[in-house]
Amino acid sequence: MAALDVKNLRCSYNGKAILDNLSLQVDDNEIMCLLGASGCGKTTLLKAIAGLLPVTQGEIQIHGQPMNGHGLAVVPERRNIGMIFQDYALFPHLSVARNVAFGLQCKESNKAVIKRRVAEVLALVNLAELGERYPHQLSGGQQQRVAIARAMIGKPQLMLLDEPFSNIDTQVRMRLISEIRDLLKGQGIAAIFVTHSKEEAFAFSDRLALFRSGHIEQVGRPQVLYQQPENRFVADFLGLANYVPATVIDSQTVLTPMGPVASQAVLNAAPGTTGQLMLRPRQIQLSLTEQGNGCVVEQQFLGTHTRCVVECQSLRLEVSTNEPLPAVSQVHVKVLPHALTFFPERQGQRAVA
Ligand SMILES: Nc1ncnc2c1ncn2[C@@H]1O[C@H](COP(=O)(O)OP(=O)(O)OP(=O)(O)O)[C@@H](O)[C@H]1O
Repeated sequence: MAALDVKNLRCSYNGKAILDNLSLQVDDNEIMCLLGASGCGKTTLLKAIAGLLPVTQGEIQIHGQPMNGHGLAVVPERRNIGMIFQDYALFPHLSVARNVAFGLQCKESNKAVIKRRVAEVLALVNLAELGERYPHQLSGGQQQRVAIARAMIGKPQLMLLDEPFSNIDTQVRMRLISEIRDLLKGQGIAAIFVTHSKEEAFAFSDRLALFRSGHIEQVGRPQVLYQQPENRFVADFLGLANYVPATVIDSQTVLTPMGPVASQAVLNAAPGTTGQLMLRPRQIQLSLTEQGNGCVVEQQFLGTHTRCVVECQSLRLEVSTNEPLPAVSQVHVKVLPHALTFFPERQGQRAVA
């Protein structure tokens, strides 16, 4: 059974539709990321799922239970949802332990049970020793862990996280992302996570839904969206891409100004179709040779990789290399073997089987 099933959802503010006919499924124990530019409706969807915003049209089911429709509107506290926000939303005058206990107080009155459960969840988020501290005595990462413990104490079926890592120092962000991911997976909790950072989305999610003006452009595994985007909006949102003019020669080959390029998967475009071949900077390989078909005209050393700009025939290509190359190098430009992403002319749609 899906942890969340949203069907044909419509949500409006002052009569203006923000989400229109939006559908999304999240599987059991799955982490889904809602990624998109500011104002595209990600938080609006979270609020509708949490029951904080009325739904104009459509259905929301959590673990098979309808939350709305036919006069039904399940209140937020009965949806068995945990929520985590960007600003942690901790009570400054309560200790860590009492902040965490707050998440259980409306469900449980037995003080011994609450105390035991607080200790359990604080241990889960590695804060067992800090229960007596106050929020201002903690780092941003520790405060976010308290917020997570508070959200988890009621054993939610679904966790909603709204930009939970935005205020966390970049040095600790990736570590916290991986810790929280392990925690959710370990506890078997499905989660929906909102961000506008593609790096966070890639690192945290099992699948991601890329939003654009209130609808979803594409949903799938991060690697699939990055390597096989369905259109240029998705391709460009997720990272730098080169577009090379190309004509389909046969079911697995296109002809480009660099010569024929073979695909590891069948192209879904007929021979003779013209369009653009999308190449990520890492899908191009450069080898130094005086007889090369390209010339490196610009380079930037960026630590983990070097950004090279290569002129090849009429093309200007962005390429990532592990090491810097000698200045003004002559290189052979080769497309690394992969399933090509080809956008036929006009449609702007991907044509990979
Ligand atoms: N209470 C409100 N009343 C009227 N319009 C609103 C309200 N809240 C949000 N909006 C509008 O709804 C649209 C979607 O907002 P939403 O907060 O869902 O975007 P978002 O994708 O989460 O953006 P961000 O990444 O900046 O948080 C925006 O145009 C916003 O201005």
